[in-house]
Amino acid sequence: MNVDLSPFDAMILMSFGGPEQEADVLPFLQNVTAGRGIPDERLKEVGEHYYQFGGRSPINEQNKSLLEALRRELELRGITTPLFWGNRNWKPFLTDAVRNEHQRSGAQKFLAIDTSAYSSYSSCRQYREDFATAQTQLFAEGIHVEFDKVRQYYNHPGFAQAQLDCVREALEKYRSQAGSLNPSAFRILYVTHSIPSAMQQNSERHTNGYQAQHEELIDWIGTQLEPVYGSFRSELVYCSRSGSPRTPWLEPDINDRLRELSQDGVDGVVVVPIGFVSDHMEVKYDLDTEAFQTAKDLQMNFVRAATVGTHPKFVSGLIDLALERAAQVRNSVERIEEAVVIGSALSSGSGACSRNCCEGGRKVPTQPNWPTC
Ligand SMILES: CC1=C(CCC(=O)O)c2cc3nc(cc4[nH]c(cc5[nH]c(cc1n2)c(C)c5CCC(=O)O)c(CCC(=O)O)c4C)C(CCC(=O)O)=C3C
Ligand SMILES: [Fe+2]
Repeated sequence: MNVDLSPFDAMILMSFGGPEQEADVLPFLQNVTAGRGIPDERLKEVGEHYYQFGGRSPINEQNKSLLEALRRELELRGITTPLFWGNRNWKPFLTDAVRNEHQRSGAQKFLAIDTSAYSSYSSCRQYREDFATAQTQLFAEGIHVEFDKVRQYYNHPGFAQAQLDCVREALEKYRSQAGSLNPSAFRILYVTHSIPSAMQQNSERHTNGYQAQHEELIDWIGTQLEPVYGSFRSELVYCSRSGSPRTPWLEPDINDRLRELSQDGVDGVVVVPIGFVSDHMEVKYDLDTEAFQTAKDLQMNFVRAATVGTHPKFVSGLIDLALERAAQVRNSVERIEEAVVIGSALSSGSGACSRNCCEGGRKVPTQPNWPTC
């Protein structure tokens, strides 16, 4: 098996970051929203979600577990490239983590595995902007580093298979809780983070786009379930809208949709947080707390599927993605055989995603800039 991660000297698990205690909540939210025009009202509201959980987001513990699982997988495969952890919005910050690793081992070329499966500014390009910022900051200190990252992996077999297992498990849980899986009275609601419609449009310029990527994976899961379960009605819905109410975002919101479905005679849902790789605050608050309550008020059954978390297929898929990226870079090609479960020509995309992906109006530097396209 190919276990060569060259030319990369080190790997980073790159994530969003979250507060650890009450005192972190405001500075964290300020980092997240710097210069983005999120109304104060919304910030106060989101702050409350964190305070309800003692000011502590679940995301950091989740990332620590993923880091450990990835390290075990590397060890199993005999890969000695070091792996560490850096965030966009909270400690350990990317720049600090990279500086440490550079000072420890002299590493210069870093490959990031990020915790976002789909294309959009927030989930892809912004990570590349973070790399450019870190590169500039460290350059000023006399440290030369370069970054790259794995492609968006919504259609990679590791992520897709792990996601499928989570849905199957939730269907079984629903069956035992509700007594049956009556297809006419029941829906699978796949949930992802809402984004502004403009961000959706930008995501479509160089990839098949945020929404279509979710839909492809949902269709694929449907075809996998069919032989055992027959066909279910499933839908993509959204959570965690923010921004000004006047700005259009992707809809419907899960709570609105639950109310409509209840009126149509649907008496239960399996909620699959397909847009989140682990139990983030959105999952704990927007789904397990808020949407759960909405369903309860409507007297609907509600089962929430697990997130992929540290599912072995997901973990091993992430290492496959890192190896795939290293092979592409060694061969100076943007697309060599990307393992996918869904066959659209536009589906795979480290190439499509590497330079211009998901850009909006602002011209902000990103890392890397492919010389070839
Ligand atoms: C697509 C997407 C993902 C999924 C991809 C990925 O995982 O990367 C994601 C993840 C996350 N978003 C998170 C938290 C927040 N996101 C915010 C704001 C926003 N998110 C957006 C999009 C996304 N966000 C957008 C378009 C905004 C508007 C402002 C802006 O353009 O930036 C705000 C500000 C307040 C608010 O507006 O809600 C907060 C606090 C956390 C941490 C949770 C925890 O602590 O467990 C995580 C993992
Ligand atoms: Fe977010």
